[in-house]
Amino acid sequence: MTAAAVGLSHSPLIGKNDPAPDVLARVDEAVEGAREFIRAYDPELVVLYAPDHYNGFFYKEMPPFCLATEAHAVGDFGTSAGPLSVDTAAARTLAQGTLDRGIDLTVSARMTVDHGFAQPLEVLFGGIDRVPVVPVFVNGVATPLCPVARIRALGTALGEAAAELGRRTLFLASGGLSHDPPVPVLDGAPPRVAEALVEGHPPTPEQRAKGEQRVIRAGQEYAAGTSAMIPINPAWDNRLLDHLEKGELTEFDSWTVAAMAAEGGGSAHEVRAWIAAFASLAATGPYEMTSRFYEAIPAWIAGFAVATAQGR
Ligand SMILES: O=C(O)CCC(=O)/C=C/C=C(\O)C(=O)O
Ligand SMILES: [Fe+2]
Repeated sequence: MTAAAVGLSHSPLIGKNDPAPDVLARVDEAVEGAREFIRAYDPELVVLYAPDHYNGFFYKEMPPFCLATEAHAVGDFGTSAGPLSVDTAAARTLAQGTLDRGIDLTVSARMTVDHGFAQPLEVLFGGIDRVPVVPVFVNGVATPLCPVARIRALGTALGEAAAELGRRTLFLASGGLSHDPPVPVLDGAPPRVAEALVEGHPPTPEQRAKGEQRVIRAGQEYAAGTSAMIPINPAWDNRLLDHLEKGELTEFDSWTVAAMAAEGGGSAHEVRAWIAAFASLAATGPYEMTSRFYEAIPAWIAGFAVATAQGR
């Protein structure tokens, strides 16, 4: 089997609080490059690693990661709502193969996902139902988080299992690099917010609109330099991309949750999706990073990256 990987940052603020046209043009060029890479590779299956932002997973039960045999998007921040085109048979096979390799994988037969999953499918494939996909939630927001080494182990096991399928498989990662958006935190939350984070009551349209407005305001403050949130950290982001490019994935085993949050912000843990995807690709054989784009985009609250890689 041949395999490939694409990493793509997501942001709920794309199209809502855009940076200057020259920045947008550079992002568009990088994204178009990723689309061309995918068209040329012509994947038969996409394994999509992505986080959730309290739309599908709540503290009532919060697994470190979870593979879906069926999934539905909520349609937040203007992304599509409805079913993802999950390849259920492949998902079940990959789940079993991952469990057989000693990873305590949670499996969902009806996963709820948000823009973290929907946006890369829309941006790269034109919709959430265009390509056979196996969605894999990777917790990148809700502490406590498992050691990064376990995410690498998940990616490795799943990559080995995918190799046995014998299909052209694209491992796709969705996540910002360093960034500190206003995602609620359970510790110290007022009772009403804490209850929502634990129980996961679906927000009313008014509540969702209010939350989305809060994120837009935060993006405006980030861009204006008036935000108290942790700034984007290009040096940290490029260190991560360097390790991915050189295949130095074991380096991540010593990265700690505390240091990642301090250097990259509360949502820097979304890079776990990238680490999982590149570990999956590495499990199929040596690889080469064929393109790499990075730009700090405060208006999107994102250390924004696009990268493509292919097995040699
Ligand atoms: O506060 C809310 O109601 C929603 C917050 C939210 O979903 C923010 C998401 C931000 C990202 O996905 C990101 O920057 O990666
Ligand atoms: Fe996110």
